[in-house]
Amino acid sequence: MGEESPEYFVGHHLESNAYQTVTAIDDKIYAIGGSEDNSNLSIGVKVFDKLTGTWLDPTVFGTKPTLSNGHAVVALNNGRLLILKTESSPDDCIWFLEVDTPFVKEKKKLLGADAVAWSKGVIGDLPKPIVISGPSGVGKGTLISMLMMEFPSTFGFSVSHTTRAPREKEIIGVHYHFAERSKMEKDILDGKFLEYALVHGNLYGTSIEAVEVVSDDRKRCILDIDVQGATFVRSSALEAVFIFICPPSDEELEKRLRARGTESEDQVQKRLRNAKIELERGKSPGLFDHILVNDGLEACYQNLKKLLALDENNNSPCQQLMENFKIPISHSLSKVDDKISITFPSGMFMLDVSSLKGGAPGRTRGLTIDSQVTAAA
Ligand SMILES: Nc1ncnc2c1ncn2[C@@H]1O[C@H](COP(=O)(O)OP(=O)(O)OP(=O)(O)O)[C@@H](O)[C@H]1O
Ligand SMILES: Nc1nc2c(ncn2[C@@H]2O[C@H](COP(=O)(O)O)[C@@H](O)[C@H]2O)c(=O)[nH]1
Repeated sequence: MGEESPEYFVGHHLESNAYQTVTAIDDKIYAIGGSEDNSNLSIGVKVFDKLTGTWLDPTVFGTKPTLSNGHAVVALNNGRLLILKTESSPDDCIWFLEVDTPFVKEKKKLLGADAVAWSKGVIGDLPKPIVISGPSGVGKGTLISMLMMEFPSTFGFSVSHTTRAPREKEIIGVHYHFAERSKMEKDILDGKFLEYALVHGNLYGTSIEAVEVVSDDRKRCILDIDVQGATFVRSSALEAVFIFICPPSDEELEKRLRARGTESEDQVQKRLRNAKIELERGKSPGLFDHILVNDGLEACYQNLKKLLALDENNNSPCQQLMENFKIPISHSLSKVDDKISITFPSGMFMLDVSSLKGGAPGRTRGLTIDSQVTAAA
């Protein structure tokens, strides 16, 4: 291990518990492959510190990639390693291991120990997720249901976790994942949540998985979260459109909350008190991109659709190439600046990593396939 490792190294068939690739960045060597915890479920990571001559067992954040029968690694110059899994499906072959990105640096600082984070790579740019906030009873859920009903294949709802009790008509896994407080607190500590907040006396949070599941379906993700959550997401790597829904008046908000009939009198009072704070915070400069008043429901819905259509950005040309993207075991790699060519007997792919966006704890987007030659020379 004392010698300088190559910038990238193409791995070979998996041998149980063996690390497949070693990649050096500065004073560290990253051994990637084998299985995490001998579980044979996900790719493992070990770090060798050249300065101390010791192996480190880093805390690993993010959803880990499942094992494949080989992979290649390319060190990028922004604290990430690009991992290309061979013989994997198009939506599972591109991964990033973040070793020194701002997210990982923050985690290392908090832990006082080594950390890395996985992030799945996504070709192209899905339209940005939509964060919808506003006081309880203003009509967020009603507007979101209307969108999902009219455009079922365009939008997907991020199903939050909450420690509050289910309401009569709420379905587990559809409206919320109802959780034990201790379990949810542990998952938060384990880095499984994009954001969380104490809202009206209960814990609510968006798991990274909730957002990823929607992205996996190539749908635009809608998050219904309170203003504290929106503030957190605004400062995270997740680029989103932030919409705040206001009631036409305090009296109308109270009327709607009572008419819904889902809350005890204590809860109604608490939610109305919190509404005042949320309405104040909702107007903080730079937090929300759009503010909509939900007076007439139909008019508000039409306005919501109009502003969502404005920033729609679907179907880049490389989406079709993505459907054929598969890396055979036998291939060669080369990297020139931000372009990585993957050549194999029947053709080649050229990946462009110059415009990466997002990253751990969510997906890494903005990767494009520049060209594809299908005929072998
Ligand atoms: N424009 C509107 N005019 C009258 N009633 C409305 C309007 N929009 C929604 N409502 C009604 O107001 C009640 C509260 O709406 P909804 O449950 O969608 O609010 P919410 O913002 O999602 O609340 P929470 O944050 O507590 O989940 C519902 O009974 C809904 O039918
Ligand atoms: N920060 C978060 N807030 C959330 C999340 N899911 C829902 N919420 C907000 O909670 C209140 C109350 O919801 P209710 O269903 O109990 O009426 C509402 O303002 C939601 O926007 C979340 O994951 N994170």
